[in-house]
Amino acid sequence: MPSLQLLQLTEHGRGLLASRRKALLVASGVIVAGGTAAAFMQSRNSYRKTDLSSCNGNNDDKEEKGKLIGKDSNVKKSRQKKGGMRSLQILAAILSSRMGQMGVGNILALVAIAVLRTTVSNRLAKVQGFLFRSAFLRRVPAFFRLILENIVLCFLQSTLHSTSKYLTGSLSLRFRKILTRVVHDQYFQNMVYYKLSHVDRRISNPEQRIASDVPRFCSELSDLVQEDLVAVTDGLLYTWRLCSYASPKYFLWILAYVLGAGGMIRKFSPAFGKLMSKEQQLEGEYRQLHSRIRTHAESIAFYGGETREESHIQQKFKSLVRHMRAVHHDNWWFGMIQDFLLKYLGATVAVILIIEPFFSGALRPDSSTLGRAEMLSNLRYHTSVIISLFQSLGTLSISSRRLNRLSGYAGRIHELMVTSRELGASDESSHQINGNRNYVSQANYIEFDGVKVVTPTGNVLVEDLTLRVESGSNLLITGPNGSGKSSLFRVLGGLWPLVSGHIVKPGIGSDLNKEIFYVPQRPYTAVGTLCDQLIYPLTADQEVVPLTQSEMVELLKNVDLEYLLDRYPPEKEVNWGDELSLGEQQRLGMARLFYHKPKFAILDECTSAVTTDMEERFCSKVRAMGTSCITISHRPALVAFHDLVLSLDGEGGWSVHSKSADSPDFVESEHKNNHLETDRQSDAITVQRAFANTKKDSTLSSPRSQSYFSELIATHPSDDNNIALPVFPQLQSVPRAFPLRVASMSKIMIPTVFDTQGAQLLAVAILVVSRTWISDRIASLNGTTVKFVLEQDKAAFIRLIGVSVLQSAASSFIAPSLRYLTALLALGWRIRLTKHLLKHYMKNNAYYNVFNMGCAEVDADQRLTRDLEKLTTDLSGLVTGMVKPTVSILCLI
Ligand SMILES: Nc1ncnc2c1ncn2[C@@H]1O[C@H](COP(=O)(O)OP(=O)(O)OP(=O)(O)O)[C@@H](O)[C@H]1O
Repeated sequence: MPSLQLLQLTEHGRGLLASRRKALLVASGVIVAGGTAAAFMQSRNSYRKTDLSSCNGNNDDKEEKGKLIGKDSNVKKSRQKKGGMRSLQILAAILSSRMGQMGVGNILALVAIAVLRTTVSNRLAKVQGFLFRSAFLRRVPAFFRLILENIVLCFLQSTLHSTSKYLTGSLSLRFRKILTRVVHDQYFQNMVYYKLSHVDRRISNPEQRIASDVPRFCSELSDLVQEDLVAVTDGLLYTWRLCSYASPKYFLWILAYVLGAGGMIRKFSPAFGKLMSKEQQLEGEYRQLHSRIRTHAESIAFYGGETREESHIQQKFKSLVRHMRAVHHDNWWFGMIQDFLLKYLGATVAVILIIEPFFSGALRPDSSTLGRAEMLSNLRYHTSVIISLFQSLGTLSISSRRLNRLSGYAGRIHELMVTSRELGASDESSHQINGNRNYVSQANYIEFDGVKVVTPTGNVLVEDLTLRVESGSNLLITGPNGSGKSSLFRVLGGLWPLVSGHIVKPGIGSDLNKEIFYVPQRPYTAVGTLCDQLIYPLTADQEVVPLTQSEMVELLKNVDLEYLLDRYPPEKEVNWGDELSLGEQQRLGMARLFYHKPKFAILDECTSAVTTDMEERFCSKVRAMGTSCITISHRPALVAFHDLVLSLDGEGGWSVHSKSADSPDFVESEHKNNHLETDRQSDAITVQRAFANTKKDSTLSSPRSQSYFSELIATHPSDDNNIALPVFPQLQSVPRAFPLRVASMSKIMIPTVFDTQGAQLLAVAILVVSRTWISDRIASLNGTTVKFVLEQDKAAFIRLIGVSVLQSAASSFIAPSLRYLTALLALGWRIRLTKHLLKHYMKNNAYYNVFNMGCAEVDADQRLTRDLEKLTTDLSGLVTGMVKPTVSILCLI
């Protein structure tokens, strides 16, 4: 055995190495034990602190609460776990029932690939064993033939690997399509999207659950399916192989070890599902604040509210960072336990199982050259079998932890589905139950019969309202701010539940918009062409008779907006909400009404931002069209266009005046809450009197009969004197050169070498040096092991196993610590970049300019949140990934 003899050291060298090794092993043992304990304690403390502060800001009764939390947490934890797992089962059932033939085909293809991968890797291990044998026996032709086979198998393996990745990606996409469709169906049914955020409020940020939790859940689930399939096929094939050439006891030992270790891991495992769910919630709230800034940029800029907004965003970001730190800590100490039990101690147990049959089992080598060559070949193959079995059973045993993590996402998605279903169903039931006191029925008119309007928070706005609006008559609703004028229609439209009374209206359900068309005070403009605005909510495909160019001109002329046709080409898609003034948007809303020609139109102060002239023209045109108006307005001039006036007093009381009555005292019907006149009621009476007076002197109220200006003082200069103004300055969005961008980003991320991130990078380098040293020791141990097998030196082999256990412990400290430092590095960079960008983003109205000066396509909120998170995670992974080989190469040199 010349090659093994070369490994022998001198007596002195061996002694020196042995004493050094002992010292290093003791030191690493102390570091590991201390590190694990410190990480565990720190993590517990920080987690408890976070929990307490989220329960109550007061720290005085911390101890008492700690005890309480200790008692309750176990019950709560297991309840949450069960709830999450139940949600996971339900989502899995939905996915399997809806995936169809293509989905089944996808999974079958993954099974086939898993079987092929296992077969190829089994053959590869065999071929590599044969390679050792032919090299040992110096059989050159066989060696080259085996090298060729090895190359072909490696190529096959990489092809199968990427095919498997592709199929996993497709499966994830299929899962996403199914779940998104299911969630969307419920979300868009019966105005659930409105009720979730305005009425129910159990679910914050449903959009985060749909757009972020669903894809993450699907991607992790498909990865789990793929990895578990490979683990099962590996487990089955290698168990069969092992039992065919050695005793089944080896398999039983592995199984017992993995089950025991898996059980211990489960015992220690933090509630990852709950942690993940909270992380998603905090991330959603943080993103929500950024999109609010985008939506309300102009108002914030006019108020100069950036400091207030920035501090709010910083606060949310801080709570997200605090939670992420706690999660990283938990991952750290738990990673040490998991890595030690499954990876490193597992590897030591594997070494015993690999070598044992070569000492006493069926694979014991004989002393001939051929026997030794056979032993090398068998050792390579047997090593591969045992390692693969450990890996596959290990993967299966930690599946529960991964399922626990998945259950966090599943819980959030399922909660959204259940709440949506509940909110959607509650609407349907109120339509059907005719025996109940509160129900909705269909007729050609609108009637409220004993209807009570109650806000989602339980405030009664209108008591016992009884009122009928026939088709062809017009109703004006008035009353102080917040008296419930709009809320009346929230109940009529089914946005708020009907708690008591009976409503009759035309077109229940899907036909509602055809019969009753609501024009809100805050106009809504969809992204699209000008034509899309007019036909909204219909799409071009849904139009029975497509809108012609001349009809479009006519509609726009009705509201004096025909100049928009010159400004915007017909096919141009515009974000109208950003480009039109409030009055223009309101007029677009009016034009929409002329397009739809509904039976009833609810005009909810929809003319508040247009001129009184326009308002009056609009009202008379709507009447001429044959549409009955129900108008909410504070403008007395509009009374001329209505037959009935409903006045709300803001205290639950109401009264109805008919047009035929000259006197304001003529009350057709009324309901008063109490006899004492409150401020709001006297406010309501003042408004009523104004309306009554207007009825008497309606000619006086006409703006056309009054002259606002008695004397002309100045007018605009004539066209000849007009000087051409420069074009409005547009922001330059041309990016700087890539190296310059990288340089300025590095300056923000690592301003000095001696800061936290610099220290973290140094710690990464130290850990990588230790890891390289340990890997080197393990490699040398493996060589020595082969020597002991060939010498059949059992005692030396057992000593070696002891050393291996300690080295494993050190490794199980280093690997999770590296992962932890990488995560901390990413978090630190994210904090730095966020702070830096926010400082500039919230200064000099940059958050407004970015959307309104030619950079509307720059989705700054997305870039500040999701993109920054991805960038820093990838970057820290890349940096530690680069440090690792660099340090390893330096160590080797
Ligand atoms: N989603 C909601 N949850 C709880 N309370 C609400 C909700 N929406 C409205 N309210 C409350 O209901 C009351 C009536 O609101 P509503 O919009 O009907 O007023 P209004 O009479 O139309 O007022 P204005 O003249 O100012 O438009 C207000 O006090 C408001 O705060």
